[in-house]
Amino acid sequence: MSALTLYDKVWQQHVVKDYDDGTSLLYIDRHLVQEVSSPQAFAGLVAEGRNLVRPAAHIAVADHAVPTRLRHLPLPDGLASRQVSRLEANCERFGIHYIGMNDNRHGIVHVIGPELGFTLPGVTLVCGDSHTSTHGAFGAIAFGIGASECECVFATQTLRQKKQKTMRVMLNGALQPGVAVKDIILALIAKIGTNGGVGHAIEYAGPAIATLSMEARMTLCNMSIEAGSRVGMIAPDQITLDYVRGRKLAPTPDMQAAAETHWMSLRSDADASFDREVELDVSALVPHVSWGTNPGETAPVSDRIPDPALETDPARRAKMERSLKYMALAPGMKLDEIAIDRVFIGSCTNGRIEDLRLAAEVVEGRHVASTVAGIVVPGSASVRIQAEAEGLDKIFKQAGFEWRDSGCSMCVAMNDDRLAPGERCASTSNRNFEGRQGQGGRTHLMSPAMAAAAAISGHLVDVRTLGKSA
Ligand SMILES: CC(C)[C@H](C(=O)O)[C@@H](O)C(=O)O
Ligand code: SF4
Repeated sequence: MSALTLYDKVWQQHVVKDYDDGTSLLYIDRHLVQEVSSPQAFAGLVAEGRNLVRPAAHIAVADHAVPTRLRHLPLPDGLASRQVSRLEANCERFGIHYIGMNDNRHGIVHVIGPELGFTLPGVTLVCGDSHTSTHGAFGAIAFGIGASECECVFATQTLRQKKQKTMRVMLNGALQPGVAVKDIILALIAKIGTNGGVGHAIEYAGPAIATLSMEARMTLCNMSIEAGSRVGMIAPDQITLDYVRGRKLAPTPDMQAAAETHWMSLRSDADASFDREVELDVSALVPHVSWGTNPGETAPVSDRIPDPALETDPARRAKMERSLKYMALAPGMKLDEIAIDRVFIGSCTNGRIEDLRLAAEVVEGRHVASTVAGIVVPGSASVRIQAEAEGLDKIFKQAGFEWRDSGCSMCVAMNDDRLAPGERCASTSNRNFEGRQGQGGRTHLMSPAMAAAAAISGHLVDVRTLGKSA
């Protein structure tokens, strides 16, 4: 038998049937459901008089539309409130486990799946949400799907899919202090482009991976979709097993040894070949920030805004010009002199406990600049509770940040937290297209430590040069 990649192995273990046209019917183990992408799928079930084949394979939570403060009050009437109540009603009707916004297990789908042990190595996991690639950090095949596919999973627990090509991103070296995994993924997207991963399932491998926590691995896999790849995976190792063990929905002690033996077999064979190989030495990386309107328009914070006139490809040049116009930036400007108005620390990319610890470390004993308003939004209630137990909330509040309840918040303009037109934000989220954080809003993507440093300085800055607090 020929050598297999991690993706091949998990794929093969889930194929129900291969078709002549090159597609396969895949068994889907798990499905996360949120309020934005599910209404149409539920409506389809109702219209066809169908039911769920395996209700326990789905967990639902409202994360995009929920407010992140004053949650004890009824939601004001409007789209957000309708989305949340519709999800509740649909879950009730179809017998799906629903986690309410005031529940201690609430949070962004991609944060709570792993926390609950719902996300496990070697499973197939889907959600009507593009950042489902996050869960690949566990060695799962996890990808975002559309509403009609959600309906299909509800009704059949399968999906007809075309197998992706494979791409290995070899991460060599080790990160320097002050440089984060977010800088790896931003630098990678700057290198391969936002279409660089299209049609490919990425496997992140190499010595740098072994040093990364599960939280950091999730940040990496989360942004695979920003490189165009629906799937990002990392082979399970001891760090994975330690993270999963004991979680609420993880295998019970009597099944644990068998599960762990299986999970540890999920790795690419030494002689497996990939359709594409990319290499990045992370030792040489410095903190990055985005300057444009896609995550590939990113540069080291010590750089200057690039000059479109020097770009030889006309399409790229036009895109850069448009980005700079929207962002109100000029070629040659120093990135670390760009003043900001808002800071958002949160999202399914960087709203986990480690992210908040890294940001708090920068913030401790300092104060947010008088020109800046900052919010810290834990990715889940469990992250919030843990952070509060560690006193991180106090550090943020004393520094002048607002401390919020869990949700997608200012990552996406689908709730009350959004930028006003013209406002510029240092954000730990994953998307920076026009209007993403609010109509006319301008987003600079960066790591939690970098966003914290920007909040303190009032402008983009290399966190490593911030100096010691007074
Ligand atoms: C609203 C949702 C379907 C969307 C996604 O697919 O990713 C959102 O989460 C996003 O990050 O843009
Ligand atoms: S936090 Fe942002 S990227 Fe993640 S699911 Fe919510 S809106 Fe999408």
